[in-house]
Amino acid sequence: MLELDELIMDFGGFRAVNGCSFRVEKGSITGLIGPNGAGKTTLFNMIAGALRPTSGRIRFLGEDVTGLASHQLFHKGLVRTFQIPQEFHRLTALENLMMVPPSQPGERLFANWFGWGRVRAAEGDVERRAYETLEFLELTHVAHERAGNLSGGQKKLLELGRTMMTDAKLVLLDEPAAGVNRTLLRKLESKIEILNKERGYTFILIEHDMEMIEKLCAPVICMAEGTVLIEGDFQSVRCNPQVLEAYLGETVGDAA
Ligand SMILES: Nc1ncnc2c1ncn2[C@@H]1O[C@H](COP(=O)(O)OP(=O)(O)OP(=O)(O)O)[C@@H](O)[C@H]1O
Repeated sequence: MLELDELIMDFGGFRAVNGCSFRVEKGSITGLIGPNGAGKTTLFNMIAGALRPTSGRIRFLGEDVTGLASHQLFHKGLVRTFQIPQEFHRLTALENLMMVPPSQPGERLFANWFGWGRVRAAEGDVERRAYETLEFLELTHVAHERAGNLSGGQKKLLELGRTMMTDAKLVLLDEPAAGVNRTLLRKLESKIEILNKERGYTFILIEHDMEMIEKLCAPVICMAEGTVLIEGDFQSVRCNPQVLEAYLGETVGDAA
């Protein structure tokens, strides 16, 4: 589904990503781990079109998408969520979902041709889909609550919900577990699993929470100093001496 070929990202004289290559298979939940500063977010920014790589190629569904902007990738089904949820604070949870633009650029144009009756019907469809999404995420009780008042975990679920309002094929999740309490974390994990297994979403997940990585991800890719150290199943990555050295015995060592 996604192929990265020798991606490099320089910030001035500093090389944050240094020749990164890997493939993401359709239907997988690929975990991207690595110590702070390894280059994971920078890599996400390149894949999602927020940063143009200094060099290297990105192919998505067989098409060279290197350097395409985020909105162009969004319309192709590549969607990214953020470490810090980017909800509209003053809008309700429901409105936040309804704000997500349609996946296909033609949809709006067609809606205009249909006339007002059809536009209203289309809006009704969006509202129905938003309610279904809230129900799936077990957030119906906060549908009319301002998003700014939701808990950290509810905001993460809402962020996931916004990807469900599109016809996303590949979803990039940036630290979904950060700031989420244990109960909501289990819920978030189960929703990601259902979206993957039953609805066919492919995920790449940056995460420092090794429990979540172990539970959800195969394969796991470990980055350090801007490059891929190792790729494999969680156990083999966890026990790899280079990985343990990269973490200096912190997170992965503790999880092991
Ligand atoms: N816009 C930028 N300008 C200069 N340096 C940057 C920029 N963005 C990131 N970096 C540097 O690139 C390196 C990789 O950062 P990045 O945020 O990609 O790492 P990360 O693996 O996501 O870390 P973390 O797990 O802490 O989020 C870091 O040394 C960071 O300081």
